[in-house]
Amino acid sequence: MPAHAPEPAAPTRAEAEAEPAHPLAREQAHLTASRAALRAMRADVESLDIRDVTANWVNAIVLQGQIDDRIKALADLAHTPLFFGRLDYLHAPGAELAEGAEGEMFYIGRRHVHDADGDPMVIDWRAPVSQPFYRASKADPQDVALRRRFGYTGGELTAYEDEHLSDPTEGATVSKLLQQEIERPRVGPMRDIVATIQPEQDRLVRSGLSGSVCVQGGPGTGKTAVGLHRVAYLLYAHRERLARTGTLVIGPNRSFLHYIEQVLPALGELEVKQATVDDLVAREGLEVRAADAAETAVVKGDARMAEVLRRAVRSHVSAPVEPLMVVRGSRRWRVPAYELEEIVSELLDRDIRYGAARDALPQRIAHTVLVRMEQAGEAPDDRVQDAVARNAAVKAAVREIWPPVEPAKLVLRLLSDAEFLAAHADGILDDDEQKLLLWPKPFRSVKSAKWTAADLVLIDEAADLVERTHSLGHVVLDEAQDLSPMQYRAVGRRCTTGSATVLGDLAQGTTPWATRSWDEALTHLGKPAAVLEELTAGFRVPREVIAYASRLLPVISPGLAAVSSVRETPGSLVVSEVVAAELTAAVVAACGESLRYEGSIGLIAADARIPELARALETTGLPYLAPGEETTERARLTLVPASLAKGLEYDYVVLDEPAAVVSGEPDERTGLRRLYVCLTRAVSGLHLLHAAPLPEALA
Ligand SMILES: Nc1ncnc2c1ncn2[C@@H]1O[C@H](COP(=O)(O)OP(=O)(O)OP(=O)(O)O)[C@@H](O)[C@H]1O
Repeated sequence: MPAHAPEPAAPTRAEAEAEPAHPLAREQAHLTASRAALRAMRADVESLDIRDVTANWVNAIVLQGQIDDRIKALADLAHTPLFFGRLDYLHAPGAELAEGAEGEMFYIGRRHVHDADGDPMVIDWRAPVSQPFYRASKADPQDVALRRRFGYTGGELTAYEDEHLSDPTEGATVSKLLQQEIERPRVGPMRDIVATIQPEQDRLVRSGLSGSVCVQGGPGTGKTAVGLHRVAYLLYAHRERLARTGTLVIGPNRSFLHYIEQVLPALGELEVKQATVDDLVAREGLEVRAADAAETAVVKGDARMAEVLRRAVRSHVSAPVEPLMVVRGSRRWRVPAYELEEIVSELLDRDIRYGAARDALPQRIAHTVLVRMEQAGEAPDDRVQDAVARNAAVKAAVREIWPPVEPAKLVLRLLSDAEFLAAHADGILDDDEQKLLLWPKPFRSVKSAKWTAADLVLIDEAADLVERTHSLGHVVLDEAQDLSPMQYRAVGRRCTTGSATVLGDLAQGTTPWATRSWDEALTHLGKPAAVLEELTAGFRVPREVIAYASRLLPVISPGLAAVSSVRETPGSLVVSEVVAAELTAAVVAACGESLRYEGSIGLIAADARIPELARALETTGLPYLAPGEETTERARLTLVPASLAKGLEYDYVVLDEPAAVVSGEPDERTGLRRLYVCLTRAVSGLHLLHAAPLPEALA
């Protein structure tokens, strides 16, 4: 693949301008023209006068909001290339594929741009005609004669790289622009990969909305990137449907969400919500004010809790013992207890939500009364049935038979009342498990209880038993390996009528309830038919570093394949042993050293080591950020507690005392998994410093 810059073949800007026939100059001219076209599109929208078309001010506000969004979406961002690729087809693609575009040459970019005649100048990367840009290969050229990738320097088009896919004499090569793009120093939040999505990633990005997908992939294989681009793709392909039903990206914590929050807006998608699982199950008035011991959290997160809760909710229904007497005018209608019982057991058998059944009960009873009236020769209509359903005696009977259930109160009782718990956990949880659940000292009220994160998940489950949870059109679940079965259920009920993209790495599971198998996880999620895919090419971590980290795999996740890095960066791994008394100073010095390079630096250390390192950085006068805070040219060093490192990345990582990272976790396997996460955050270099012996697998 001939790369046309910064090789000598590329003309200088002056040369290119003097000789417009040079391909680079022609491409630059197309960029200039496309930018002008985009500005014109924006000016068109800005000049819209809605006074004539809207009948009332509510419509006007809605319409103006849409126009403002459109203007925002049409902004020409100076540092985001308007197009990054070109495809020359051998034949003009079919009308359906080209979506109105004529001709055989297409510029591929972040968004669609057309000229004054409506002819496309840039095609959206998500359009069908763009797909071969990501998928075509020498083996399968997909009717593409030329694929051209563009390189930019500070918003200027400065290079291009060609592949003549249909030319059998040209050999396949690795893209330098891809390599450069990955190694471009990281400043600021996570960025999109729209110019360089790889074929195996593209297949996931463009897989249909109806099916759910689960992606197992080692560190840096692009799972998060794939998930976010998939959302952008689905919004493009199913805009109206998803606008109605909604999409949601779920991540492990705030700093992670903050890190990824700019990716979708950069792709023109401003509406996608982000949340942690804790956010999903948050309830007004209930705060998380305590943490569970690991063994308690494991029981609370166990899927068997769902059955305990189901039984507990349904236990509120009591068998009617008294007949019901309904007085209407001068007549009295009697419904015997056995008939009420039939209605109740029929509703229970139908297994509808507790609340829905409760709402249906008065009408069922009223219907029975109506039948009696008809048998007595009356001709009651629907209004009579409604009136009977609202009759005081009927209401009283319903309260008695099918009382309202308040989810938080129900869980409060399960965790405080040993007898109540035993009655519903019998045959499901053993005595020890029940003991783990019970509060040592029961709380009196929902308000005063010290709820934990796992308790709120239980309350969420109970709430869903009472009333169906609203389901979205698509949910992306990142770092999914860390969820408990009950958390999977909480996520699953938010996409019962939609689909899910589940992303994770079993080797990075660091919770005591981390999932052991994707099949299990998907079953809890309610998507057992989801397709399981694997990503194995690593983009973040250089070969030397990933090979070192992968020595832990046989211990932490036997059978899982190591990531094969696409990047050879000699000298990217440095391991230094120092004496204990000098560790902190050496680590701070290593940070200073790394700051000599461009890009972001992460100092990752066991949570317990953070205060000491923070003091040392302050004493040395090295300013530092907290994870999730945006790096800038001036503040490039982030001090990262090991517990928050997951999902993040830095150009250079200084890793403090691996043994402390391992011993910071409740057991060795979790500790080594945490270490594996920390070892795999670096893009260009990892400097590991230790005073204590390294874990055996790394020594
Ligand atoms: N096709 C690609 N082109 C350029 N960069 C890529 C590509 N795929 C992934 N990357 C980059 O590799 C890095 C890792 O990607 P990402 O964070 O999505 O990986 P991950 O699998 O979610 O990792 P982890 O398991 O550590 O969370 C990111 O900087 C991402 O932009």
